[in-house]
Amino acid sequence: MSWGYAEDNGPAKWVANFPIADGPRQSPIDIVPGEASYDAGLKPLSIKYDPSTCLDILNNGHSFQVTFVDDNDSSTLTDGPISGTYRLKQFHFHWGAADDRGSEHTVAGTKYAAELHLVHWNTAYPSFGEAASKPDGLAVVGVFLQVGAENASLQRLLDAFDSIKTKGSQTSFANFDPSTMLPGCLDYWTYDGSLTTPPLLESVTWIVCKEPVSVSPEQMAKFRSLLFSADGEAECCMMDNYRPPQPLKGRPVRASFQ
Ligand SMILES: COc1ccc([C@H]2OC(=S)NC2=O)c(OC)c1
Ligand SMILES: [Zn+2]
Repeated sequence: MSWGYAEDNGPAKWVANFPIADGPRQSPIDIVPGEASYDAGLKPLSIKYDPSTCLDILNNGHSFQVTFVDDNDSSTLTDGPISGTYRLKQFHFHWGAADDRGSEHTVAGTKYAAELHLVHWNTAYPSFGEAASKPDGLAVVGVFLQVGAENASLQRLLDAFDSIKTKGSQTSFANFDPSTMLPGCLDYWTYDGSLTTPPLLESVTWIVCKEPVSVSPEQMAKFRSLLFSADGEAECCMMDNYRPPQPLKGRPVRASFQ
């Protein structure tokens, strides 16, 4: 039985095969703004994405992801809380079965309808795979999706869903600029954490944007039309693919804003 989000293989069960699930720097967390400390030394994020590095869109059975060419520094994240250059590898989302839940990070207990993860790896290491096992190997920018107005920049993703309905399906996807999904204000919280699905590696510098972006209820319904299941298997709608907040274990959470 491989890991998933159901009763019998979901987040509460992951520790059996991935003991790091109970580790010292697990993600996501509940971010309590009043307990985050403003750090004037934190730089603004420097995000430069080249739409021509966009490669394909894939249903990986846990989420859908858009993958980028990462053999050069065309799409990078620099500054913010990190040092050096991190390359964009992919982005994906987590969402709920209903609009009242779905994000992985929460803000003073508030759950958003979905959360975007833009995944970058430290070019101090030779590849994403190598970087994923290093304490400073990855940097993930998290953006909350709040139900409200339709989000035009998401529509192109949703329009590709008919081609990636089932686990393992993928299709080419070109010239998409992920920066169109970022909020206007790039104020952020940052802390040391992990991947939020197995292998739960403790290699992520988290950068969670304070400002959410919008998504319409109809767009959320489209997210839920994807399937966890593969072609020919009993259909299982892709929803509630989020890990709940994990113990902070004394970690500092810093804010880039006052
Ligand atoms: C092998 O590559 C992976 C594996 C797991 C994750 C999970 O960790 C976070 S964060 N979101 C996830 O779904 C991943 O995302 C970067 C990439
Ligand atoms: Zn994720």
